[in-house]
Amino acid sequence: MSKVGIIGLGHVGSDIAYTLCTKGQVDELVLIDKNKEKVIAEYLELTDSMMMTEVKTTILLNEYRHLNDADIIVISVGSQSIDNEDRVSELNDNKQAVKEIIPQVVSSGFKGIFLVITNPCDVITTLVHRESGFPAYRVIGTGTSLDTNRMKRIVGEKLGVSGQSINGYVLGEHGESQFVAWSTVMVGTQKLLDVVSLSEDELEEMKEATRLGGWEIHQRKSWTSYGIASTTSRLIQSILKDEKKIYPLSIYQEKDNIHIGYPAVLGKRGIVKALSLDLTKKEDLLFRQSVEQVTQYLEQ
Ligand SMILES: NC(=O)c1ccc[n+]([C@@H]2O[C@H](COP(=O)([O-])OP(=O)(O)OC[C@H]3O[C@@H](n4cnc5c(N)ncnc54)[C@H](O)[C@@H]3O)[C@@H](O)[C@H]2O)c1
Repeated sequence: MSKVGIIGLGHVGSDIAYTLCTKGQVDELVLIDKNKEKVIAEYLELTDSMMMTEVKTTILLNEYRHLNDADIIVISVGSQSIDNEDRVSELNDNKQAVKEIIPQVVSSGFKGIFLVITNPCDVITTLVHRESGFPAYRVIGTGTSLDTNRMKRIVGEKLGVSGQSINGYVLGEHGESQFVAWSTVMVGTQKLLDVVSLSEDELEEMKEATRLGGWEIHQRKSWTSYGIASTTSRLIQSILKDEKKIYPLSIYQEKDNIHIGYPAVLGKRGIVKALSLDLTKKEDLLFRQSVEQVTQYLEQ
């Protein structure tokens, strides 16, 4: 029996709900949003769509008490104030949302895993961790997982190889200070930097295309949701099925007392362990700068 809650049923939350229902990934889904009409609308749409699916999901609506025995809660609330390419513009509204939501979740008796999408993702994940008092391994942000998928697509397109055969990580903040750790990027089983001769300019161009990937979509349709919905669906599967796959996620860095994007093994427990990457000096420095950036936002 698997149960997932989604708090925040806007573009992102509703696409995740649809993905989970069409794939039959969960037995029960709890949908919560402060916009009650939206929750009813999504419930009706999802139940209509399930008339044509082989798999059935039971949907429960808008009461925090239903989260009591959930395995995972996805936090995808948003402030609809994303009017520029900086995800931090949502910070104040979403900080407030965390203060409203998390005590209600904790009071429900929830003992599962928080999966945070809400931006600025690393800051909000850190705040969910602090507000909930949960152990760090049970508070996870989607972090740079989507950025990493974008990087794989972009590198794959450049090389004429499927992005699914590219491995490696975008690290740091899911935001402006993120960077591609080129030393980790592999084409099949070979290091990208060993097999292809790429200039600094070409690497910088791909890094920028990755960083601005969400904005490219956002400025054309005002939101992004499919990429994060399929990423979240994969992460949920990794937790529910205890797959122990490795993803770059917003995870707790004890040294800095914040959550930020770094690869980790994901399973039923939540974060099983973080990897220990052998980064270059330049990458280490970029990571430190990103940590400082997130810390600064937290102090605002
Ligand atoms: N981490 C990522 O990779 C990634 C990718 C895409 C979007 N996002 C972020 O996901 C969030 C959601 O995006 P969206 O496009 O779905 O936004 P949206 O504005 O369409 O939806 C947000 C929903 O949250 C609800 N909400 C707000 N405060 C709430 C509260 N206190 N309690 C319950 N519900 C509340 C709103 O009513 C609304 O339905 C944003 O912060 C966005 O920046 C993150």
